[in-house]
Amino acid sequence: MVLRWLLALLVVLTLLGLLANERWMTRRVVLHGQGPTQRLEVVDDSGSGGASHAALVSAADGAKALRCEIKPGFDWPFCELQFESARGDLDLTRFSSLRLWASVSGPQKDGGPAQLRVFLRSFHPDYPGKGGGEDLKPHEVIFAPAGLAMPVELRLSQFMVSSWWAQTHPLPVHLMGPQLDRVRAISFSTGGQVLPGEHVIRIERAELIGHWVPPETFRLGLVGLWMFSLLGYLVWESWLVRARLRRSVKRSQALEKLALRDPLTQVANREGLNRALELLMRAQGELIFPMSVVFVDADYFKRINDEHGHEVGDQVLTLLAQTLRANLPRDDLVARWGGEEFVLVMPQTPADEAVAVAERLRAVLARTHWPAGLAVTASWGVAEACNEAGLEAAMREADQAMYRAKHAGRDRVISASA
Ligand SMILES: Nc1nc2c(ncn2[C@@H]2O[C@H](COP(=O)(O)OP(=O)(O)OP(=O)(O)O)[C@@H](O)[C@H]2O)c(=O)[nH]1
Repeated sequence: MVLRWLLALLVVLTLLGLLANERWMTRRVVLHGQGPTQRLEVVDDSGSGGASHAALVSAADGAKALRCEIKPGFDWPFCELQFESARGDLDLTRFSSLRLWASVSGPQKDGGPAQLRVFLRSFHPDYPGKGGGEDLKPHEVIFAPAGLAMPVELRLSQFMVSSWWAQTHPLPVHLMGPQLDRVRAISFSTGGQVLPGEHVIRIERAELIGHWVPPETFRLGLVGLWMFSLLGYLVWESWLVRARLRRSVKRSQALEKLALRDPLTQVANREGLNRALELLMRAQGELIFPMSVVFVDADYFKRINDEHGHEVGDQVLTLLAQTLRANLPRDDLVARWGGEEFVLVMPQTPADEAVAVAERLRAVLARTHWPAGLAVTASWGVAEACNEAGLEAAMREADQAMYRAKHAGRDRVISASA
């Protein structure tokens, strides 16, 4: 559920981010050509051999208009309105487009609509030349504004280095392409097909549009965010699965322990004894033989229950089990076979040694302080198994020997082989 919410949040954040990056996280510089930051220049071909004359016409609405009288007799007549930064070169790589509200008029050679040439002139100390304005590398776009919906959005990637300039300014390969990191002037110029006569260039508004974070970088960042989120999710999920697995293993181990142990006496039950024997066999194989089995049954236990109550009976059983456990070597197994009957399994122990152990235990019981001042004894039956196949028979024989001990008067150890 949480994951679904996080996913939805990530989707919403991505969409909002894309929208914000497109709409609001933008930078904008208006080309107004005045104040302490910008200058506006009027340029015509009179400086390069022509006779055209350009003049700035003030417009009440803040638009900049250039009236230009193109004169005949010069090969490349032009007039232009040039915006310059008064605070050093502009880094236009931080912008993506030039938004323009413009109109032009004037007679053209082909009789078509008047064209506007837009130049981005950039500086580099390695550009060849005499160090004059003509040594700025021009990047140009030419179009006819008439009939276009304003504003026109000119993407800066559309600006190409003017071929006429490239021909007269041979450059090293690394400087040949567009370079917009040091733009010194942005010019709006008459087209290349002008006829003599009056031409007007009117720039109502021009603005450079950029993004705080370039859209490609922003999208790359979003892809990275998704990748990291996905990676985080995978790590989190695998951790979760492992934790769940650990918990369930612990739980099943705890359940298994419960299932293999007698809850009253805390020694193994029959199932626990079988499992322990399996493990012993697996670990040591035939080395555990000869193995002795001892059946131990408390004497007259019913009487204890009847005379002192079930609770005392429980206490006696618990103490009996604990006494057996505490007085056996570590590898020997103790299990409650049922009721007041217990089984001892002694690996690598022949029957005569098991009888000796049983006798020792019998003596321990005699010394034990039992609840309600009772004197508790038990009957013991011992049998030996030489190999795995003989184990079941040994169990049976030990049980029978224990019954023989009962019939012989209880509180004694009897070996099946005796
Ligand atoms: N308090 C208590 N009594 C139990 C438990 N399990 C079995 N018993 C009792 O143990 C008694 C066993 O009685 P019997 O099988 O007649 O054997 P006994 O009285 O010990 O006589 P012998 O075995 O012949 O010496 C029965 O009364 C059972 O109710 C237990 O968990 N707690």
